[in-house]
Amino acid sequence: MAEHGSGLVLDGVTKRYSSVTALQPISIEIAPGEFFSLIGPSGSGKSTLLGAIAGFIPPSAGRILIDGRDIVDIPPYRRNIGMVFQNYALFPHLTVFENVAFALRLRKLSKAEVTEKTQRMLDVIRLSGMGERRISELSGGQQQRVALARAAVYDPRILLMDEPLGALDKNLREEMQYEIKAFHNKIAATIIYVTHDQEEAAAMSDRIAIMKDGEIVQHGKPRELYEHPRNIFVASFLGDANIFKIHDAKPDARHMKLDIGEGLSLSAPGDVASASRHYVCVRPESIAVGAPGAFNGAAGQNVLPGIIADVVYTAGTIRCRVKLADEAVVTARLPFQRNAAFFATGDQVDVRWALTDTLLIPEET
Ligand SMILES: Nc1ncnc2c1ncn2[C@@H]1O[C@H](COP(=O)(O)OP(=O)(O)OP(=O)(O)O)[C@@H](O)[C@H]1O
Repeated sequence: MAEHGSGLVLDGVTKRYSSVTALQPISIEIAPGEFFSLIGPSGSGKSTLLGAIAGFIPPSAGRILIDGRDIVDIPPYRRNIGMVFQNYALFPHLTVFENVAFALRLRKLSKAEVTEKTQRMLDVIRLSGMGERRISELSGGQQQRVALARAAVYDPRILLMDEPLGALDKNLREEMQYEIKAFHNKIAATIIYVTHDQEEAAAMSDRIAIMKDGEIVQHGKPRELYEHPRNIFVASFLGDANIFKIHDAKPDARHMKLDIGEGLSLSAPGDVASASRHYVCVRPESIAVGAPGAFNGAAGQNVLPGIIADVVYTAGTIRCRVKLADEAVVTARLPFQRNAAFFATGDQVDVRWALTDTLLIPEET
C-alpha cells in the first residue's frame, strides 16, 4: 500500500461555461496524506473542482500538479486517482469480492495479486467474511464500505469523495465518519472530500476550504476557521452565529460602545475605527442565560435583558432564543443539566457574554 498520499497543487484552475464562471482562478496546495474538505453552498463550484482534479471536467485555464507534474492533459483513468460517489455506483449483480476486485482485473493484475489485494482491502473495511455476498444483501453502511474499498484497492495516492455519506441517515452518517477516518489512517492516501455538511467536514478534516461563487473564500484548520472567520459569510456558514449590524460606534473608556438597534447597545474591545464595515458576531455557546440581575456586577461582560422566545432540548444541549430590545433575537446554546429547571417561553431573563467573545467580523470581502 502507498506509504503516503501525493501532494496536489492547484495553480489558477478556472472553469468557464458560456455564460457561467463555475470556478474563478483557484490556487491552493494540498499536502501528501492530508484530509482536505471542500464545503460551500449549492452551486459554489465544489463538484466542478473535484471533476477538474479527477479529469472529467477540463479546466478553461490553470495547472493541476500531482507531485510536481501537470496532469491536465492526462486522461482520468491514467491519473491514479480514486473516486467515491454518493450513490456508490457498485455493480449490484456482482459479489462484494468481485466489486472490489474489478479495478484490479481491469488493470490485468495476476490472479494471485487480485486475490491478495482484494482480500487485504476487505480486511481493512472489516468485510472479509462477506466476500461472496451480493451487494443487494448488504446494509447501506456496508455498501458504502465496499465503495471505499473499491476506490482504494489499486492504491491510488489521491482519493476524491463527493458527498459519500449523502444517502445515509444521521446515525449511520456519524458512524461512517469514524469509519472513513480510520480507513484514511490505514490507506494513508490524500483525501479530498466534498460535503454540504459543515459539521461533518469539521469532524473529519485536517483542513477545510469554504467555497462561494466559484472561489475559495477561506481555508484552514476547522478550529481556525471557526475562531477567526475572515468575513461574515464564513462566520455564519461554519457553525451558528448571532450576527448584528453596527449602526454606530462611540469610544467608551477602554472599549467602545456599539449601537446595534433602538435601545440596544454593546461594549466591545477595540477602537471605533475597527468597527467600520464590520458586524458583531457572538457564538451561541458563549452566551449564558440567567434570572434578571443574576449577572449584576460582572466585569468585562455584556449583560442585556430579554424574554425567552423558545427553548429546544437537543442531544446534550439546550438551545434557547431570547428576544432583546428592538426585535433583536440571540440564540444561546447551553449544556443540558439533568434535573435542573430551565426557563420557559415568556420568562424575563438576562443574557451575558464576555467582551472577549464579542467578535468584530468584516463584511464580505
Ligand atoms: N455543464 C455545465 N454548464 C453550465 N454551467 C454549469 C455546468 N456544470 C455546472 N455549472 C454551473 O457551475 C456552478 C458550479 O456548479 P457545481 O456543481 O460545481 O456546484 P456545487 O458547489 O458542487 O453544487 P452542489 O452542492 O449543489 O452540488 C453552478 O452555477 C452550476 O450551475
